[in-house]
Amino acid sequence: MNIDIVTIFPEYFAPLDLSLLGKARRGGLLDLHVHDLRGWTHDRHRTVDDTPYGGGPGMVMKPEPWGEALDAVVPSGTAARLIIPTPSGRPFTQALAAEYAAEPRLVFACGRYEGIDSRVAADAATRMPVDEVSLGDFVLAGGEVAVLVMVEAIARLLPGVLGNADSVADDSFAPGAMESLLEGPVYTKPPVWRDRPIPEILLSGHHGAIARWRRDEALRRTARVRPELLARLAPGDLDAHDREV
Ligand SMILES: CN1CCC[C@H](Cn2ccc3ccc(-c4n[nH]c(N)c4C#N)cc32)C1
Repeated sequence: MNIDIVTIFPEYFAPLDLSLLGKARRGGLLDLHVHDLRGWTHDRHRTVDDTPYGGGPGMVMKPEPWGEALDAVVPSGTAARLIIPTPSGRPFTQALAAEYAAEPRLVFACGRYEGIDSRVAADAATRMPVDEVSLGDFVLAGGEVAVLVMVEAIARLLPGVLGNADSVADDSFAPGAMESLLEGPVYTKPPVWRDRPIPEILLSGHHGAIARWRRDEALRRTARVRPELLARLAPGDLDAHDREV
C-alpha cells in the first residue's frame, strides 16, 4: 500500500518510523511519504491561510497550495483515494479502516485552523474519490492526530504487518462473530499478582471452554459499557447460551 500525507507539520508523523509501522515501512509492506504543504507556497512568508469569507473566527487554509500539492502528489492519470479528516465527516470505524486497507493508494490531507477551503475537496472529487472522515464527536486542533490514528488502524490490517494475524480477527469491531462485541479481559504471568489470581478456566487447557468463557466476558463487558452495540447484533448472532449471560 502507498500512503501520502500532506501537512504543515510533517514532524507530527515521526512516530510512523517506530514500532510495527516503522517495521512495515522498512520491510516494504507500506510505502509512506509525508509532504510539507508549504512546499507549494510561493510567497516569502510561505502563506497557507487567510481570513474566512463571510467573517467569523479564525483562519481558513487557502485553496491554491492545496490544489498544487494534490496535483503534484496525485498527477492526472494516477489513482488515489483522498481522505480529509474533519469533525464534520462520516465516522471512522473498523469497517472503514478495513475498506481503506484494501485500497492500493491513500492520500491524507491534514487541515489546520478552521479547516481547508471547501473548494479543494470539490476540485479533487472531479478526479478521485474524496472522503471527509471524523474520529468522533470531539474537536481537535487539526487533522494530524486523526491521520496518525487512521494510518495505524489501517496499516495493522495489512497482511504481514501484525506478528500474529489471528489477533486482527479477535479485534473489537472486526467483521464476523466479534463484530459488535468489546474484547474481554486479558491476563499473563504471574498467575497470582497482589493476591489477585487469574480466572482458573484460562489454566484448564480446555480450548472450547476458554473460548466460551472469553465470549461470555465479551458479552458482559459489552452489555455493561456499550449496550447499544448488542442492539446491532443480528438475532442469529446470539445463541441460547449468549442470551443467558
Ligand atoms: C473550531 N474548529 C472547528 C472545525 C475544526 C477546527 C480544527 N481542525 C482543523 C482541521 C481539522 C481536522 C480534523 C479535526 C477533528 N476534530 N475532531 C475530530 N474527530 C476531527 C477529525 N477527524 C479538527 C480540525 C476547529
